[in-house]
Amino acid sequence: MNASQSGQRRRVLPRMALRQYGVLFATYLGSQCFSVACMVFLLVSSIVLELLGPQIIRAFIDDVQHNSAIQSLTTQAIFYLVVAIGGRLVSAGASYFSENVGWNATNQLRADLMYRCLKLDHSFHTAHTPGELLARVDGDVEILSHFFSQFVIRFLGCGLLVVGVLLLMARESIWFGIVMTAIFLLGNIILLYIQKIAITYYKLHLQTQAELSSFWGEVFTCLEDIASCGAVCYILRRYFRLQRQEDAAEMKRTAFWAAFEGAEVVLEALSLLITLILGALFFVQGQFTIATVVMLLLYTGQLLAYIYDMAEQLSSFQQAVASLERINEIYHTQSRVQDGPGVDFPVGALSVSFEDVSFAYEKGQPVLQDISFRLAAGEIMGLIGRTASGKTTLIRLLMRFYDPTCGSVFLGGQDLRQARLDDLRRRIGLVTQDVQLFRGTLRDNLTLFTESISDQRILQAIERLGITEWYRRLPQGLDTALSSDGGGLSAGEAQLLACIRVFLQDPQLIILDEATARLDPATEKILIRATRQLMAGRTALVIAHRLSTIERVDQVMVLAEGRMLEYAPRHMLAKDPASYYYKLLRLAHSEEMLP
Ligand SMILES: Nc1ncnc2c1ncn2[C@@H]1O[C@H](COP(=O)(O)OP(=O)(O)OP(=O)(O)O)[C@@H](O)[C@H]1O
Repeated sequence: MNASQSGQRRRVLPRMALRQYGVLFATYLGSQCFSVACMVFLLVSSIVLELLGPQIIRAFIDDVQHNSAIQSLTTQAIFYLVVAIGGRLVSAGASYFSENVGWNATNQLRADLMYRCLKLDHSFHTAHTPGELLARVDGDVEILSHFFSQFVIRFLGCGLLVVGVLLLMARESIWFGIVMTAIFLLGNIILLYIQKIAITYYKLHLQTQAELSSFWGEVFTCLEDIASCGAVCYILRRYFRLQRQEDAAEMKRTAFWAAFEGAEVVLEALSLLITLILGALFFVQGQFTIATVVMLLLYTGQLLAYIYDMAEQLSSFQQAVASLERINEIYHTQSRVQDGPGVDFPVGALSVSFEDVSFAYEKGQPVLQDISFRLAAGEIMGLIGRTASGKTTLIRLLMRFYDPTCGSVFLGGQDLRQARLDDLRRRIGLVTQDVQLFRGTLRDNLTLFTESISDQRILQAIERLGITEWYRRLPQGLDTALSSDGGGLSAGEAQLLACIRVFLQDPQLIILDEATARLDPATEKILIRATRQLMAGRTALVIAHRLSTIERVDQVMVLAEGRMLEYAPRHMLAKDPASYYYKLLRLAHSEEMLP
């Protein structure tokens, strides 16, 4: 995807209302009142101590000029030392509390976002790529943690200090105060202007870097395909193009940051020069002592340091606002599929029925139309149909990943809209060809990290599924290490693992989605045996392209372009020459015949 395409796809996020900022801050900072109060107290104390430093130095120099006693000078020097060290310690304390507040707030926010993402329906996840969500839950929250912990301390701290310094300067001479305020404002405006341009290039550079990273991500996930298709030259050409883009963006970014730093140096020199000239003028007029000029020079130095810091903090503030707006979108997105009040499902196998169900992902493009059928509790249904006929969509409605556009779906006689989602999904076990594995042991992958499931229960499940022989061949049994990309397991073994997983879940309805599509005959045999055991005593729905997969089912449904062509007991369809199933059975290449 090139930059322009990504730009076109970028959505404009709604601006956050002030009230929404309030809600976020109250939610995540409200619970840390004590830490926030400590942070503010320490912050103000450190500012007072910092402002006190130059005053002590002035008093010290004045006393030296007036030949004060060595004892009083020593006391002042020690006092300065105590104030300087105390200021640092108090400031470190304020930073400690602000870091704590920041991390607590963002960890809580990250957990909440994660939970909301998991609860959002499939349409949200189709519209947002995993990379995008990762960037929000991790990247944006990271930026916010910096904002929570640093912005308050540095920006508000700087703001208070600047006001303090300018007031103390104005106390010496109102004109000096006015001139330094003007320099401060002008310097800030110029630096912010240059920074605004520099940030544009900074973002461009980040974007080119992100494109390069996502390109490497793509390449590393399909190394075998690249080598087998002879696409190495194409990959290199694409890499060089992206790298050139990144270099160009980096050059511009560096040039503008150099301009920014240059402006800082000029501003520094000008401010010190003006302080010296004004100081000299007021000294000649007898308004300032040498000590006062030294003190004002020290304050000017502080003022400059704060200007740079504030400019830096303002840019992180802009980033934080952008992150907050992106996070806010997830925060306030309501799942289209909401929990119902809750129902009492019957015990044992559950019946399934669809009543006049139609569904469309996009308005006006129906994927399922007028589907009505009833599968009795404990029966097995085979679902066949060509690619894109709507089989997976039907399952998604049954799992309530989506709600039908019209009509209703019932499980155990209960309308799915009335059920609580967790309760519903707990009762359905799904085995697909793409089994998701997690980095961990075989045990972790079977129990999904639920420690309350004992090894004994797992081994019983393995025995009940009739796959003990397969299990014995695993090098370290339940401690066999697995990686998230399925390393160490074949596709068939991964499906066996999914069967055990579902068996341990003990659901009342089983869904097998083309579970034996890619297996060698030996593994297929083991898997078929395991799935039969899995389905025993439960209602089951089996999706298959191959008729052998559904040889033993009770009912057969044939789907074509989202419509139900036939639904009847398998033995009846197998005997009816007018049925599609009958014709399919008589054709060697059934796939070509699927309606
Ligand atoms: N998340 C989605 N958003 C929009 N359209 C979708 C989505 N998922 C599937 N579709 C479309 O819905 C139609 C039915 O897809 P579905 O996956 O249900 O078919 P299928 O019969 O399971 O196909 P296959 O056998 O290839 O898995 C297809 O045209 C597909 O492009």
